[in-house]
Order: sequence, then structure tokens, then C-alpha cells
Amino acid sequence: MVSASPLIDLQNLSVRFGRQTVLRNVSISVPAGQTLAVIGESGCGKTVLLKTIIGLVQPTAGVVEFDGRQFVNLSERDVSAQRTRFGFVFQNAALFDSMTVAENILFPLKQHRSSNDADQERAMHSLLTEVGLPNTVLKKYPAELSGGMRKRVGLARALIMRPEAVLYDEPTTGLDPIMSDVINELMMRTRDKFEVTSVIVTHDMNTARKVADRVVMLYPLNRLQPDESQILFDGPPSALDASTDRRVTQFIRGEAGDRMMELSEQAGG
Ligand SMILES: Nc1ncnc2c1ncn2[C@@H]1O[C@H](COP(=O)(O)OP(=O)(O)OP(=O)(O)O)[C@@H](O)[C@H]1O
Repeated sequence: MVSASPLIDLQNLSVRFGRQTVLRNVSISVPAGQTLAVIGESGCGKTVLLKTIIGLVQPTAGVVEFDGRQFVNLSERDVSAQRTRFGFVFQNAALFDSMTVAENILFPLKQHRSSNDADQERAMHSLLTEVGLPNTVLKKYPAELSGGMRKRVGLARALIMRPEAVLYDEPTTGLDPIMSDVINELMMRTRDKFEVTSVIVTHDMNTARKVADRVVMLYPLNRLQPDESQILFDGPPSALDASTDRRVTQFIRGEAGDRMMELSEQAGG
């Protein structure tokens, strides 16, 4: 259920690396229970936005709050405690190659909690069932799994701490359409069963349309005028097709449009 108070609140967020400003004055409030998809072309700052939410990137300006608290104001211990309230599903699953699947899934628990081994094993088996993997994968190493299986192990690892919010970075990239939809279904099941708030960075319009309650589209700053908002669209996925902004329709339909002209100009110049 979506509540009115924001769990994740970004207010006038700006992030700069050296001379490159990646995010400028971005404000997004995500109420508890909402599933937000962040779309936009490569390099517009989607992953930086995710990392800022979890405190891995510091804002240059603006405020980032999770449940009313800013990472910058927390002690190291509190930052660590606050992070356990998030699950992060990394791009390409980012599993530890030298660890078995079981060790990968249990890794966050071993780092943070002192629950006994039997409880941990129980939690792991139940999550494995949840993501549709057989027990036989537990002894395997990530290299022995398919891409879709690795993503599901990544999801199980993200959920082992029972997070309140799950951040997904391109969860379906590199998967075939069927496995992509399995991941979509699992994200929806995760939302319903664990009542998590989700932020999904994705290029996959099927994911944005099917899984998200709300879509935000960011645009690269180097293509914007200084006074333009970096958020080109903020609304339910059902409203995407009605957008009158050509940059939005071009993106959601996957049309190169005037970009081909730019390429030939670059090649010619
Ligand atoms: N730690 C960093 N130091 C310097 N520059 C960075 C850092 N992290 C990201 N950037 C730059 O910020 C810009 C946005 O990167 P980001 O990864 O957020 O893009 P994205 O929208 O997620 O792209 P993609 O869809 O290709 O993953 C890029 O130009 C990138 O090089």
C-alpha cells in the first residue's frame, strides 16, 4: 500500500564530479510502498541518483532523506544501520565470484546480524523458493549460472536483510524477453509480499510500464538549457504515450530521430 509520507525524499539534489554536473536541482519524493521507475538515456545520471539515495555518492547541493534522516548527518554506525534498510540489486548482479551462491546470499547477514545459523539457513531457503531457484544452486559458483539465475541470486541477496526499500540498477539488462519478464514478475512479487518501496533504474520500457506505479524520465544536462528541468516526465506509465514532449516520445519508442544527423555532423566535423 502506498502511504502519503515519503520514505525517500530528494530535494533540489545536485551532483557534480569535477567540472561535470550530472544531476541538477532534481526533486523526487517516493512514498512508502511506491514503485518508481527511473528512465532516460545513457549517462543522464540514473545510477548516480541511486547511489545518492543510499549515501554512496554525496550530493553537491540539496537534501537526500531516507525516512526523514539525511546520511550526511549520521555517525558511521548509523550509516551502516541505515544501509541495512535497503536492498541493492546491482547491474549484472555483482556477485562475489569466489563465493558459492549460499555464501553470496548469506553475506549481508554475516556482516550485520548475529542471528543463529539455523535461522539464517531457513531465511535463505525461503528466499530461494521465492525467486524460483532450486536448492541445488546453493553449492554452485556464480560462473556456473545463467545470467537470469545470477540476477535472481542477486535479488535473494538483496532481500535477505528484509529491507524496506529495494533499489534495482537495470535488473533486466542482458536477459531474453522471457527471463526479463520473470524478473518483472519477481519485482512485483517482492513488492507485494515484502511491502517494499522500490526504485528501478531501467532502459526496459516493458519493466517501466508493467512494474512501476510511477515513471520519472531524466535527461542529460548537456542537452538542456540552463533553466530547463532535468525531469522531462513524472507520472504514471499510462500517461507516457500522451506526453507532448518529443524527447519523451522519442525515448519510449526507441527512435534515433535527429541523433543520426548529429552523428553524421560529428563524423563530418
Ligand atoms: N564516481 C564518478 N566519478 C566521476 N564521474 C562519474 C562518477 N560516477 C558517474 N560519473 C559520470 O556521471 C555520468 C552519469 O553516470 P550514470 O552511471 O549515472 O549514468 P546512467 O544514466 O546510469 O547511464 P547508463 O544508462 O549508461 O548506466 C557519466 O558521465 C559518468 O561518467
